[in-house]
Amino acid sequence: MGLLMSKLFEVLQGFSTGTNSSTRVLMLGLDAAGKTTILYKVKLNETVCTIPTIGFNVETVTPVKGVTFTVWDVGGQEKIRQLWKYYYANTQGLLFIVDSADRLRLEEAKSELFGILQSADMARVPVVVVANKQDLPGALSTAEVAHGLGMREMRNRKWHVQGACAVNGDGVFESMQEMARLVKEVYKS
Ligand SMILES: Nc1nc2c(ncn2[C@@H]2O[C@H](COP(=O)(O)OP(=O)(O)OP(=O)(O)O)[C@@H](O)[C@H]2O)c(=O)[nH]1
Ligand SMILES: [Mg+2]
Repeated sequence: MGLLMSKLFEVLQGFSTGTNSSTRVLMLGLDAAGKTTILYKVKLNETVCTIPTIGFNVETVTPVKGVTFTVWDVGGQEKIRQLWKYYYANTQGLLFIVDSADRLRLEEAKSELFGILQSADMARVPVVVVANKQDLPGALSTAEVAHGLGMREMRNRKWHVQGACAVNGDGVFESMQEMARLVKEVYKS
């Protein structure tokens, strides 16, 4: 019981002082971009069979030694995107997942991304864009995804675009490593 209380105190203290050792990472993107697939690839190193997320999944992962992320994966269907804003508070890193083969919706993804980053809660939060589904024919390259999302239009923001294929795991750990690197850069001061 004493142990439980001290653990609870530690967690609450972390929340209030912002020194909680786990970094809060929010994972957003259009429906079917591959968010949940990525989350469980990192957590379990398995390719899980997913269904569209209504609500959220949350997992604690340690992608790099000494780094712990609490990753919030929130459903991306159009009707539930209005709920994204309730997850912004205290976010320290944004993983924005894109289906690189979904050329028709890249503009929509851009508009959602810029909408998210306009929020005061998301000021300074570094962004790793995961250009997912690189295995599909006709997938845009990481440079094309970066261009299509208008990443160079971003001001006062650290960002990186990482190509990935969540089903075989290519680029997934690299995305987390980039997130760890950017989080360290932004919050070291
Ligand atoms: N070919 C291919 N398919 C992928 C890849 N990543 C995910 N998928 C598939 O894309 C579909 C959607 O993946 P999810 O992970 O459920 O997508 P999501 O972003 O969580 O979608 P919502 O929960 O609706 O927001 C699934 O059938 C996945 O197996 C990839 O890199 N390549
Ligand atoms: Mg999902």
